[in-house]
Amino acid sequence: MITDRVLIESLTVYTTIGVYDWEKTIKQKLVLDLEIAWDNKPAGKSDKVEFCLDYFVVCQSITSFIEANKFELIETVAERVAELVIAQFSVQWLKIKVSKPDAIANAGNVAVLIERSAN
Ligand SMILES: Nc1nc2c(c(=O)[nH]1)N=C([C@H](O)[C@@H](O)CO)CN2
Repeated sequence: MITDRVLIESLTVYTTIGVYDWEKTIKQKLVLDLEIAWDNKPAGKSDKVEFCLDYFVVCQSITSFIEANKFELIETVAERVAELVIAQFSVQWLKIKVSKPDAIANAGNVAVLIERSAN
């Protein structure tokens, strides 16, 4: 079992997201936090980028995917991003929080949190 993690915090992306008609013509802010299981020892021992989970590439991939698509629910964003990261980077397990911080005027934040495994 992998106990090491790569963390991505407060990844901010603007996209078309929402259930209501008025939301389908604008872009809104989503903020993602990811906890990704990855054995960091080979990278740490060798100092070679090819052994690490490159958070730069992961962030680019997630951002491009979300920006290029439209969604109704933040649950869908979480599920699709989990599928993408597991498939594209051979990840065994991850946890993703997707926040829509401007959705509710009198709430500091709303979010969903999911954990998914490769199998
Ligand atoms: N669990 C969820 N509830 C709601 C969502 C959502 O994505 N997940 N979305 C909306 C609307 O789009 C809302 O953000 C508009 O303020 C309502 N409930």
